[in-house]
Amino acid sequence: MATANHNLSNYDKSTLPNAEHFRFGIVVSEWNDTITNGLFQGAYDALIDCGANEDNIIKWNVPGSFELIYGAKKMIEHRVDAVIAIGSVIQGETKHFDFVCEGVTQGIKDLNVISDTPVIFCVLTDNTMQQSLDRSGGKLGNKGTEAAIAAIKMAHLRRTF
Ligand SMILES: Nc1c(NC[C@H](O)[C@H](O)[C@H](O)CO)[nH]c(=O)[nH]c1=O
Ligand SMILES: CC(=O)[C@@H](O)COP(=O)(O)O
Repeated sequence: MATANHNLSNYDKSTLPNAEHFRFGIVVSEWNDTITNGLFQGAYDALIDCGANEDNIIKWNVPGSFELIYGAKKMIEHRVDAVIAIGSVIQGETKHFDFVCEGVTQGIKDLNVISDTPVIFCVLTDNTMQQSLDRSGGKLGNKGTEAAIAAIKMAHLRRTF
């Protein structure tokens, strides 16, 4: 398994663009907020560590991961260089998991196609709460950190080309 016992969230900021002049929007789902708050903290801490100014980080909450699509669309209108969409979808008893995951995946993909602002997909789609805990600041790192690094790289690409 790709992530078995590997923390994939380490980064070398000397290899990254400085984020001091970038504006970031972070849209956070309130479903499974223990997980999404951990993802947000990882993302926020990484952005600050890489030079971002706290005044240039806008955070909005939305009810669930499906609302990340609309929230990110509205965030794009606030002149940010990149948006990070943070959610945690955990399998329940029914197929609702499949539809939420597919819907938010396709919706965020569509925003990357139709808008000029990169939207980073930071939505955990896990079978269990433990899998989510492991990936939001646990033994397998923090996908929020990884999303922040992706946001910095894409913000730089957007400004450069
Ligand atoms: N079950 C989870 C949901 N479900 C709610 C949807 O995201 C959406 O808010 C609702 O269908 C109304 O449009 N959302 C999550 O983020 N995580 C879940 O595990
Ligand atoms: C991903 C979901 O919407 C899921 O948590 C809802 O649970 P259930 O499928 O048992 O209704």
